Amino acid sequence: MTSPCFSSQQLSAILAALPDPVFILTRSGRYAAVFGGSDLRYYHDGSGLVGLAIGDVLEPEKTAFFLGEIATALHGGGLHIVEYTLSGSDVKGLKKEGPDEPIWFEGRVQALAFQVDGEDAVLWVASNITPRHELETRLREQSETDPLTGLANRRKLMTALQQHFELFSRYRTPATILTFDIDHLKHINDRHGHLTGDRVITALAGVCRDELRCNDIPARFGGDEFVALLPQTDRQSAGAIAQRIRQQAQRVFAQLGIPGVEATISIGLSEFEPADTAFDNALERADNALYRAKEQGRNQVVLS
Ligand SMILES: Nc1nc2c(ncn2[C@@H]2O[C@H](COP(=O)(O)OP(=O)(O)OP(=O)(O)O)[C@@H](O)[C@H]2O)c(=O)[nH]1
Repeated sequence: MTSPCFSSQQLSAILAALPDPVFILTRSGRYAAVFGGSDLRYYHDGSGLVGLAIGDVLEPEKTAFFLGEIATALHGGGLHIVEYTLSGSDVKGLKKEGPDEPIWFEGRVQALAFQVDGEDAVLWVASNITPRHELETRLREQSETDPLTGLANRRKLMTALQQHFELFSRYRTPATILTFDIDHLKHINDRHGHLTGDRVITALAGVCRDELRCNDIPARFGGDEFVALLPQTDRQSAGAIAQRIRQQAQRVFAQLGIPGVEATISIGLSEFEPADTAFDNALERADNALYRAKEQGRNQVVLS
């Protein structure tokens, strides 16, 4: 079957009907042409950009980004794919109609085999991938979050431990690990039910949020065991923080008003050391310190 022969009028109509906007951009960042993307639920009307340069309508940092991506696509010659975010208000002079929220785009950028107005040029298809991007973000957050407490889960903590151990190995940036565990949670569960045990676990997560800094990473490691990574913190400062968490946990647990129960936590503390070959070494020391805190009577902090 031979392909149909379109008139130039029909070809123009096809280009105008392209669902996603397509830009012809020159190496210097000039909008040579804009086609398609006319559905204002997904895109702003970009037809007013033709003849302007990216630097005329975007701030310098974003301009540098787009020029860099155009150069990469021209250099590679093949299809170059890039993700970025842009809102209508980022682009000077765009008409108001169109989405209000920032849009996540997938740019599919292809070098053209001919020059446009004496310059190398690319064809840039900008697809609105906001719903997909939001879903991916939500799924990633869910996969890294403990559902009961909303804290980081073991998986996220492991990634953070690895990253901070690499920083320590390279630059000796200190970091401390606290492992803590609710004392006699089994007794609380047995006596008052699992939901009451859950309230104690959730209350401890609240203490972590209140007492730790925003760049600390508290995580529920499993069951009633929590681990917190304290970057840029030496053993001495971490010891004081651990005592504060222990005391505050005791106060907050008492406020839960569980009859006949005086809940507490035990804490083990360790820091990365030059002889460590992996973060597991420090984690194991913190675990051993926690074990000693339990053995010595609970409701205390033990430094490894
Ligand atoms: N309510 C509740 N209990 C949990 C959860 N996960 C684990 N547990 C219980 O927590 C208890 C933890 O027991 P252990 O750490 O061995 O001992 P413990 O009773 O806390 O006593 P310690 O020696 O002081 O640690 C077990 O009974 C678990 O069933 C949870 O998500 N919710």
